[in-house]
Order: sequence, then C-alpha cells, then structure tokens
Amino acid sequence: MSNNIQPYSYTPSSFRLKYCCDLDKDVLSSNFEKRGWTHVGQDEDWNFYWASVVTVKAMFNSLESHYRLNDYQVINHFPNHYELTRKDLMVKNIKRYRKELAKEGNLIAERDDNGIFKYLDFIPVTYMMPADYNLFAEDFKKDPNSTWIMKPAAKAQGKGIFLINKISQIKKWSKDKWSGISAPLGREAYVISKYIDNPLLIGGKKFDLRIYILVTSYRPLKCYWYRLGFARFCTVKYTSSANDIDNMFIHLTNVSYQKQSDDYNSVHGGKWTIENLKLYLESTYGKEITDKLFDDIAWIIVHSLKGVSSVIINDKHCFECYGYDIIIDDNMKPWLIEVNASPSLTSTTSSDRIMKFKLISDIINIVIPNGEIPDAKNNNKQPTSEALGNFDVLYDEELAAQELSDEDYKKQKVKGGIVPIISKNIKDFKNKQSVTWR
Ligand SMILES: Nc1ncnc2c1ncn2[C@@H]1O[C@H](COP(=O)(O)OP(=O)(O)OP(=O)(O)O)[C@@H](O)[C@H]1O
Repeated sequence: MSNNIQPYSYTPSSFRLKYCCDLDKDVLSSNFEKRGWTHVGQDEDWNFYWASVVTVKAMFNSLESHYRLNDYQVINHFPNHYELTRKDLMVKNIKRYRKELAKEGNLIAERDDNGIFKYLDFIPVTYMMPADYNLFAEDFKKDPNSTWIMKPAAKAQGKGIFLINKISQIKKWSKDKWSGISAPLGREAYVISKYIDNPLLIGGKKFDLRIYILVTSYRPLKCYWYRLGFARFCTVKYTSSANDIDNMFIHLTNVSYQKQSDDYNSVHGGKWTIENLKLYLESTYGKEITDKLFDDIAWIIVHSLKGVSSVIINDKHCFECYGYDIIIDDNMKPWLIEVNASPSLTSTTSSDRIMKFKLISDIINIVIPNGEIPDAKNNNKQPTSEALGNFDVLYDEELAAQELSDEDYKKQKVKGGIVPIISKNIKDFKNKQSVTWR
C-alpha cells in the first residue's frame, strides 16, 4: 500500500478505539491499522463497526435481538437503509414523496402540460413486478417500440438483469420464473424500468457515474458529496438496435460485469475520474451546461434522500456511505438508477485502490472527529474543513432552515413538511445549497 497517505489525525486516544469489521477488504483494514485501532469481535465492546448489511439486519431488525447500541458506538448502516437501497422501495418512496409535496401544494412538485414533474422527474418510469404487471402492460401498449429493463429488486452487480422490447418476452419469462404473472408471496420481486435508450456516449460507449454520498443524519438531513467519484464505461460501443438487446457488454455499466469482457482494460479498469469527465464535458459542451448537469445531479441526490428521510430510522449511532448510480442521457439530463448500500470496496486498479483508501479515511475523519471515542449523544458537530478531506457538504438541512426567514420556516412547518427548505423561488433555493465541489 502507499505509505504517503496519512489519515487526518492521530491523537493518543485514537489508539484505544476498538473496531469490528465484517468485510475482508484491504482498503478497510489498512485504514484501521494505520490508526492503531484494535480489532475486536462482534460480541466485544467495539467503538466502530464496518458491518455487512446482513449483520445490520440481524442486529436491528430481529425481534429477538433487542439490540441497543451504546453512546460510544457507531456503525456504517442505518437500520432500514433498504428503504433507499432496494430498487423497489426507493421507487416507492420517491413516488410517495412527490405525492406528499404535490398535496402540500409545494412548487417543486409542479407538473408540465404533459403531466411530467418539472423538477422531480429523475427516476425512469418503474413498475413492481409482478404486482404492477397490468399497469406496465398498459404503458407498454402506448409505446410499443420502447425498451424496458427487468431487474431483481434486491440483487447487485448486474445479476439477473435483462432487456425486453416485446411484451411476449415478459410473458414467457414470467411463466418460466413464476409460473404465471400473479406470483404467490415469496417469489423473487423484480422491478421493470423504462430503459434510457439515449445515453450520453463518450467514444461511442455508454457510461454511468458512481458517486459516493455520506449521510450522517436523516433528521435533520446532513449529507456529504465525495469529489473522487468516477464514470464506468461499457466495453462495447453502444447501439439501441433490437438485434443487440441481449448483449449486456453494450448495456450494463457494472464493472463486475464488464470485467468478463475480452475487451476489458485492466490498466484503467474502464473508468474515468469525475474530474476528467467534467473536463471532457466542459470542453465538449461548455462550462454552463456541465455546471447545470452537476447541479441537477446534486438536486436528485438531495431529493432522493429527502424522499426517505421520514421513513429511515434516524439512529444516532449510524452513518452510511451510499454508492449512487447516475446515467446521463443525450439531452444532458441525469437519471437516478440506483443507490447501493455497500458500494464495492474491491480495487480494480492501483488508482482505484488509492481513491477507495482515501474514501474510507475521509469517512472515518467525519464520523470519528479527531479520532476520539464516538459520542452518539453529541454527534452533530461540524467537521473542520481539514477533516472533510475530499468530501464537501452537499446539504445541511439545519443550516438551510436557518437561511429561511422565521415566517417562511413556520409556513413550511405548518404545511406539515419534513421539507422546511423549499422557498418560493426554486432557482434561489438551488443557489442556496452548499453545492461547493466545483
Ligand atoms: N433504466 C435504465 N436505463 C438504462 N440503463 C440502465 C437502467 N437501469 C439499469 N441500467 C444499467 O444497468 C446497470 C445495472 O443496473 P443497477 O445498478 O440497477 O443493477 P445492479 O445489479 O444492482 O448493479 P450494482 O452492482 O450497481 O448494484 C446500471 O449500472 C446501468 O448501466
């Protein structure tokens, strides 16, 4: 490993910190070791736990466990993170959020003449399968030339995903898979989403963005954007031709999938840094368009988090680093594809390894300020700019609320919103956000 990367601070007390870790990943263990932390087991008195989602589920969700964390303990997932990170629940929550805002008469839930949300249309049209099969079939009939993507609701790495452009394909598949459309409980849930068939291409290839977002609180919402995200490219040039609908090297950007391609390049791993992507976009489309694109991405991320902030259990011991997957279409419109609870910490190249090591280091510096024993009762301290490392504050609901006049704030509160921030002027609202990574 590179020895010149130093964690932000070592204080004598940091050596007393005890950590537990479920994942055998070098970028994790090397960070803990560099800090001189002591490795302990799950049943011991740990201060910091990098847990798998399976552990977190067992810890918080099992009726028998009665698990209580102490003030000196922090853990890397919120108890019901799946409200955001399961494909079907994310869509359900965002739909509910939009409805609630519309009911409140909130301006950001306005629709255009075609009934499309003007500011909150950022997830591809999606139906739950098999429950929403009839709704999907109706939609499909309206646009029989459309392509759709079927995805298991709770799987990752491109597993089980396929594209369809004929309704007969779904019928045949569901017959094989579920023995009929109305599957009884217990059958694997899928989502079917409108396929973004006009992705922005670079060098003729489709790509998506992986952006890391750290959330330290949902109520009030506090989240951070990691500057060192990346774009992941397909190995085969894009075509929307129906003949190539089954060639996933054209359509799926997952590195775990593309790695299997003969054309996979293990030197750069099919990745560009976001910084390089921005430079490319600025030189090709101009700074204004590029800036707007990234403002729109920030907007999407904040509203996806707000969409679940009322349902997430805001346990003070929890933080979470999400992997956001965003696709940009050829109109420069970003789409939220998925939010991952456990973005891959496997390193495909040496620069990938350095970036992921820094990611973990910067997360620790924010959630364990000064390397001191955590104090969940008092966990809302502002990290110093030094401690932020490569993170920027993306959104701080408490600060945003302070920026509203008392009168505006009260009005929003009276409306019953968990959204005390939306001002009359959306542009002004957007400008107010701490979108400072540019
Ligand atoms: N609606 C869509 N339109 C276009 N491409 C899509 C769409 N949904 C998914 N994809 C492509 O398929 C890939 C896999 O989809 P998604 O991320 O939802 O599944 P996953 O198997 O959970 O992947 P991950 O390993 O990122 O968790 C995406 O990275 C993207 O390239």
